[in-house]
Amino acid sequence: MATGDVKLLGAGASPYVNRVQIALNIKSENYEFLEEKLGSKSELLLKSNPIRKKIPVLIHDDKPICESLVIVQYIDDVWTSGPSILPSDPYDRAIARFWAAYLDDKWFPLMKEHRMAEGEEAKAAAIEKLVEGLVVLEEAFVKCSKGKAFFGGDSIGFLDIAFGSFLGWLRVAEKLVEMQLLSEAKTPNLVEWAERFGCDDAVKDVLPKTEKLIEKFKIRQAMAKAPPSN
Ligand SMILES: N[C@@H](CCC(=O)N[C@@H](CS)C(=O)NCC(=O)O)C(=O)O
Repeated sequence: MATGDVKLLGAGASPYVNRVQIALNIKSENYEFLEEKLGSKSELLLKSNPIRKKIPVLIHDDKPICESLVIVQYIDDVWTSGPSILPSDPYDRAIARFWAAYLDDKWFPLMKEHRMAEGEEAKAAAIEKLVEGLVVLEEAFVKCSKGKAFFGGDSIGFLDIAFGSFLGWLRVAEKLVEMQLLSEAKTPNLVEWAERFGCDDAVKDVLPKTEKLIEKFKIRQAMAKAPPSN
């Protein structure tokens, strides 16, 4: 069992940071949360993640680890006495990693595409792509969960964390477009999975409330529109 000093550089509204928080909760590991302020980067962050300068960064006994999915895998490798996060079967592990990469590289960027889209037609096209992606993920859920509650089986695993961390921002998108993106009609299994995921002990105090995220979203939009100060 790992011990030592564990610090997490992050911000509560970041889905990538939420992944690490959930993984540490699954392992019942205590840690110090060092909040990064929106729009500025601390010296510690710049020193710990000089290549990407992004949160989250996990600092374990003064050693920084960057990139949320890398960190989650590190946590699973190091805190072996808690429940496993990655599947034990090598094929299932590969499949979980494949879908996690799909989420980060293909699906979540559609959220930004929708935000940046100009005009009703472009926005509607972006929403259609988001929903198509969710239908693909519904099929992945059916295959990966093998009839169980989570992608990871009976309990939350790697893919649950990778996808579930985006649920807060998905709810924000639903509010903004006034339509359900996860729906009984197209993604019935994901609707139930999202409910279960949000209620899990490792998750329920981590996932930010939709109203709070909408506030953050509005602040970011205002900052993006503000003229640069000198
Ligand atoms: N691929 C990275 C993405 C991390 C990321 O985009 N973090 C955002 C916060 S949600 C960030 O630090 N943004 C500041 C910046 O881009 O300068 C991961 O999985 O950790």
